Amino acid sequence: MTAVEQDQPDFAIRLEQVALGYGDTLVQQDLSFGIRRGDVFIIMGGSGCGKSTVMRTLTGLLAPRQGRVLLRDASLWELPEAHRAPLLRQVGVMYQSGALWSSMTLNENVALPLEQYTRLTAAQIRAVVDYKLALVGLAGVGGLYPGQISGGMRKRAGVARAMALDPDILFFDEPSAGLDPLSARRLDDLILELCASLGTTMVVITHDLDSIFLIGDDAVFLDAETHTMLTTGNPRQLRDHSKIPEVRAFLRRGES
Ligand SMILES: Nc1ncnc2c1ncn2[C@@H]1O[C@H](COP(=O)(O)OP(=O)(O)OP(=O)(O)O)[C@@H](O)[C@H]1O
Repeated sequence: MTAVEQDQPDFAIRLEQVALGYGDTLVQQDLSFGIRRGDVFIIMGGSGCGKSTVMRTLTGLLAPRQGRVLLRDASLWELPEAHRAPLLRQVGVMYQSGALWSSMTLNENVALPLEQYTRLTAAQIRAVVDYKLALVGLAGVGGLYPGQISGGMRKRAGVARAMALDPDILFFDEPSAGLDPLSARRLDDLILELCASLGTTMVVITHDLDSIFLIGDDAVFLDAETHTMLTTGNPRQLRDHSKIPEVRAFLRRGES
């Protein structure tokens, strides 16, 4: 390997000149950044700037208007559907609510993607489900229904389900929304543990500054006014050194 190659960061996802929107509404444009493999990467910015919209495009739900999204060096939206679907199985998503089926036990919820997308036997699926629930600190409670457990436990179960197929990349949409501070902190710790132990790349949408500074290795800041990214970088360094007023105000809770 040459010195030049060694210097290239190892990106799990790259965006090249991406523009996004709905109908006549432009949400974001000129998005060019990379998410390094094994990082916890934060998508941040004020309400309505387009964080969830970016996540939709990176997880295969919304085609960009322009530009390329490279996932494992494959151009996600230029692939035929038959090739895009298997690539997207490398991507797990944990939605705000945990998105669990209320009529199914936690075991059944985590088993669902394994039944759908693998050829594992029932016994093998049971073993994987037990392992995933243990990973998120829910060993022994797989027989309960989502309605029987706390909000924090539901989110953990959502993480277990998102991880069922061993994704390379895991997305979290506002993971701490609706949680008390202690449960939110436990979820942050879980994200860090899973990232460190499994090497999974974590992409997290959040407004929560404590969480951003605790878990974020790298970040992009999206702006609603200009409809583009203002900067990228480590959130603590951006807080302390960014020269961009909007970024400083956001990361310093309005103080300049
Ligand atoms: N399905 C949709 N159709 C049309 N416009 C939409 C749709 N979803 C979102 N928008 C608009 O796109 C813009 C960006 O929304 P998005 O939810 O991506 O922002 P966000 O940064 O995630 O917001 P928040 O922090 O409030 O959750 C907003 O103006 C929103 O009203």
